[in-house]
Amino acid sequence: MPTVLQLTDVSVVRNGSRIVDDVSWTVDSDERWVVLGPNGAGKTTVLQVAAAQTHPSSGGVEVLGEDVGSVDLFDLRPRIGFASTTIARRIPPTEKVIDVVLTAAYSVTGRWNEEYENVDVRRAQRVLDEWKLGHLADRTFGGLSDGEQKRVQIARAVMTDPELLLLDEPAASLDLGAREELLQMLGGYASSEGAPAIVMVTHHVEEIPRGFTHALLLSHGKVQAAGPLAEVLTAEILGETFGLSLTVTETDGRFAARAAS
Ligand SMILES: Nc1ncnc2c1ncn2[C@@H]1O[C@H](COP(=O)(O)OP(=O)(O)OP(=O)(O)O)[C@@H](O)[C@H]1O
Repeated sequence: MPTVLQLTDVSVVRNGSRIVDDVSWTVDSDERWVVLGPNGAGKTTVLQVAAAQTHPSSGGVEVLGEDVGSVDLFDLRPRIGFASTTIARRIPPTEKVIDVVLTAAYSVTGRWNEEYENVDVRRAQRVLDEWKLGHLADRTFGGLSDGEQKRVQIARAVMTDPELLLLDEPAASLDLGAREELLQMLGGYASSEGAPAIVMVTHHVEEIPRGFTHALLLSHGKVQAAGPLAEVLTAEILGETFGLSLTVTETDGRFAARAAS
């Protein structure tokens, strides 16, 4: 399978701190990764490097076969779907839901006077339908529930039919029902034919959708472990990563962790 993301000895230094420390990591096109680790571990920074939004202080980054240091980022970025709260904050609350998704085709947030092709409008509507948002197309983004807003962000990220989909904490702040609905949809999407490679950052093993295949565990900017879920999500490795003694269970493709008694 072709490699879609390759980080080689990547470090990111901010204000003298090495917040990502010598990370090497490879994602192939048929893999769906979850990135786990405690607060401040460097998960979001690694995702921003993968999204070609942040340049590393040292090391090499190849995304979709392109060297991020030398490729034209305006050509590369539309091939990457990226959903994060930072992007969501840029969306005007008064923006219509259909436009939030549609503007992804033009790599902007906030519709101005652009003329959109009918084919893009039809695709945006189809993507909204796929994420069970079709009935909300004419509502404003700011008027949606948290769960609906999260799904709109993902719909926006997949609008350009990306070859790599990056999701930063898509289930954060959702209630149980909204979380489970989102995880079910993400799991279905991850397992569907033609799905792109996916990397999802989360704090909780309970938020790993079915259909995900691999995990990258980070702690203090360093890789603690990387590999297939069954090999990496053990009580020992997760416990080391989070710095406490844990019990980890897996039931029917879903994981759960709690402090060991
Ligand atoms: N511009 C910056 N200057 C200094 N420190 C920074 C900067 N940006 C991020 N950091 C620090 O780098 C560390 C890693 O941040 P990052 O957001 O990547 O971690 P994270 O694992 O996603 O954290 P969380 O789980 O809390 O969202 C944090 O300690 C953060 O405070």
